[in-house]
Amino acid sequence: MAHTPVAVSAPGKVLLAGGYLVLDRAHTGLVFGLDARIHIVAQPIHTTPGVSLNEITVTSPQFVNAVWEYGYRRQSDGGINITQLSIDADLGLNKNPFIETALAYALNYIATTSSPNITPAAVTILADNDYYSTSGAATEPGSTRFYNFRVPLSQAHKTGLGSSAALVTSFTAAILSYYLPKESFDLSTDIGKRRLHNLAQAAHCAAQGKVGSGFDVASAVYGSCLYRRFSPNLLTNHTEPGTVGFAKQIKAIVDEVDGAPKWDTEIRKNEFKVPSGLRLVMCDVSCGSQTPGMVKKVLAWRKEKPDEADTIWAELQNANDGLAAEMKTLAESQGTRDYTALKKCFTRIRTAIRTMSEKSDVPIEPPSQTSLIDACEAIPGVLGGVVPGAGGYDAISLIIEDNQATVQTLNKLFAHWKFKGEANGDEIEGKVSMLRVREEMEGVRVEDAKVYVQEIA
Ligand SMILES: Nc1ncnc2c1ncn2[C@@H]1O[C@H](COP(=O)(O)OP(=O)(O)OP(=O)(O)O)[C@@H](O)[C@H]1O
Ligand SMILES: C[C@@](O)(CCOP(=O)(O)O)CC(=O)O
Repeated sequence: MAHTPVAVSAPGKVLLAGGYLVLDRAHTGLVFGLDARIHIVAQPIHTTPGVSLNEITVTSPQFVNAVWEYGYRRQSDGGINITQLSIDADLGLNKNPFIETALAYALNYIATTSSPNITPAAVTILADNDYYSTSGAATEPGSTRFYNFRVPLSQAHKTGLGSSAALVTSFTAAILSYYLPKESFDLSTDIGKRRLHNLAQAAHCAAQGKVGSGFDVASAVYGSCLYRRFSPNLLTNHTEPGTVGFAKQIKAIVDEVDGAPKWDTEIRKNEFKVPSGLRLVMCDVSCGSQTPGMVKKVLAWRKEKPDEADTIWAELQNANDGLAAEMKTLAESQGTRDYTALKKCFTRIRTAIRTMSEKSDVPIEPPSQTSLIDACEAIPGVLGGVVPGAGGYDAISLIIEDNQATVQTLNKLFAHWKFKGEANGDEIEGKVSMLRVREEMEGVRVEDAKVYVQEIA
């Protein structure tokens, strides 16, 4: 029996406060979901009568050569083995570890339900334009929404909005919703979201080859929130897809059954509020940093000088908590607004981040970012700015008054701003541009598959 088409989308992210701290369960991060989403549509493959396929095809039509075909086969232990098929023997395999891993994890999870009905399917990935810089991009005829970037994915310049986490989350949700009956998986319920979270975290960690803090997957599922990570050992003891017993293990981990531990992730949504009349702005700086190298160095310094690091960590956590509390107070207050306390929260966070940069000798808020954020903060209507996530030369995030005048003044500043960045030890000049994204409270959601008919034809 063929399944009905489904569509699901999940938001991108920015870690406004709590970079590095959030890697440790003793601390939390303030993560914004963004209105740039990754959309997944799953539908039946229409085959000629008599031809039988065991194939799931995944296409990302905004990029060149972005098609991945997988054959699937049931194993004797009840799990599912997937193999990538080569479309063109001369081209070799064009691997996409995030898609392949998310598919393997989702199908093995599905295989553990009674009478799973896995049939051939076509899956389409559509990313909102702001995930990538748009030079050379064009809108598809008939579509005003998704750009054709005209390059292979490997050449697309990412803007750091968490494409892989939004992709793995929406892809996993789409595959589960497509193949499982509502009684087994329903995205609109708390338990459905919890299981999606657990499965997407497991797949994302496996695909990236490390257990990170998971704030990106958490915000893709739950939207903007205060986040405390799960204990990393939840994900360090299972086997890999294709090995005997994997399906049962992943089922136990995700559903927290058969002796598997409970996930201790904390998602606090009611402590996270954006005051009306304010908004988040994201600015892309065209000189990227190497996040993994920075994380390693900061953690090595913390290990070497625990007392020095812990004092800064404690100050930063207090400052971050202060920012969340002040945003909530403003959101719940009535009458005229006074932003003095909010501005002080940003100053306090930035001071602690600069101390962390200096002590660890990692350019988390390097001097060129300090000048840029200072210039932004001098504009009326800008309430504060930070280097988000791991920091470095990548991006800045601002909280501003939500009006045209502030946005226009910022754009004028960026038009002439010459950013001094660094690449491989050399000084380079970069440009700053404002992305069109803003914050969004909602996480993963079911969409109407008919809306994407133009793009998936
Ligand atoms: N539109 C897409 N179609 C198919 N695969 C995609 C798409 N967007 C991202 N991916 C997958 O995600 C990978 C990028 O993940 P990576 O974690 O490096 O970036 P990111 O999540 O955007 O990074 P950051 O954490 O800096 O925001 C790509 O190499 C590809 O495998
Ligand atoms: C440094 C870290 O805390 C945040 C990295 O954030 P981003 O990838 O720069 O958005 C790492 C993590 O939380 O996994």
